[in-house]
Amino acid sequence: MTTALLTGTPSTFFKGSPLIQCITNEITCESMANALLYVNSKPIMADDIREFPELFKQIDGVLLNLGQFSVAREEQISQASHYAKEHGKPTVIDSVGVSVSPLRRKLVIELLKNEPEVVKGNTSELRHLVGLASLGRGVDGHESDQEKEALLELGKALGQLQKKYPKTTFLATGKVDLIVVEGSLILLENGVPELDQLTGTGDVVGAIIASLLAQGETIQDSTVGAVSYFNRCGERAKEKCEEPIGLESFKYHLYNELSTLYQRNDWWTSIKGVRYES
Ligand SMILES: Nc1ncnc2c1ncn2[C@@H]1O[C@H](COP(=O)(O)OP(=O)(O)O)[C@@H](O)[C@H]1O
Ligand SMILES: Cc1ncsc1CCOP(=O)(O)O
Ligand SMILES: [Mg+2]
Repeated sequence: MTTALLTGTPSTFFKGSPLIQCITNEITCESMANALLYVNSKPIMADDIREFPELFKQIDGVLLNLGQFSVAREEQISQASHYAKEHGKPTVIDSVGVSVSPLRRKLVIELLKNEPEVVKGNTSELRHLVGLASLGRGVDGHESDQEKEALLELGKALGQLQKKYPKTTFLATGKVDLIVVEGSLILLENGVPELDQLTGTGDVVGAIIASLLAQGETIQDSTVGAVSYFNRCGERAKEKCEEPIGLESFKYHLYNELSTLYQRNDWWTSIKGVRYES
């Protein structure tokens, strides 16, 4: 199973020390910076566009998160996407809250023209992005959008979108995570429901994808690797909690796992998922 899901050598994941430029939201910014440090990466959250010409020569990967939208943030994200393209830096777009207003969807569609490696969001966000009915509220996904039929409908729609933007991989997160990569579909099944109850879990997954891309892993390995690593950390964190599970304890164990699990040379053996060829 894992040979089909990960094509490279997972023992090398998280062993580089890439510098990741993140333009993100104030709510989860610190969690994201810590999560990157915990997986051996270096975060920088630099959002003054006057620095971009110099900065983008130095960084290894880019994470652009739409969580807190503003006139200034829109300009920062657009400029960052432009410089990432110019300097060939792998880029992840997190379409957080894309259904909040048409402004966010318009920006994501515009950013697709710069061929980002990955566009992600929770399942409800990606349903909205492709024009399907979505029950997401604010930045949170809805369980109904994650049911099997809704997920397959989304997989088909993302497959169509990928025909227009073939260089971009799409990731929809939730109970089951869906990846559309090079016309093929991957479903991943690790994780625990508590991950949906902490803010910033999707944001952190986006940053870890950027980190793996920046270390030279393929788009498929970076996406599968980041989601599955994070979700395995969630599973192990839950095992360490007493019932009933206090979410602060869960969070404590989750971030401890993030900083330690990759050091074990077998973390990937418990990845659950399947890849359907196109
Ligand atoms: N019900 C669930 N069961 C297992 N894993 C989940 C569940 N909900 C979310 N996750 C995992 O938590 C992470 C964040 O996903 P999600 O909550 O969809 O993103 P966001 O925080 O952007 O809304 C992903 O790795 C996803 O697989
Ligand atoms: C609560 C909130 N509001 C704007 S961004 C944000 C955090 C979203 O984090 P995630 O996408 O990981 O749920
Ligand atoms: Mg999100």
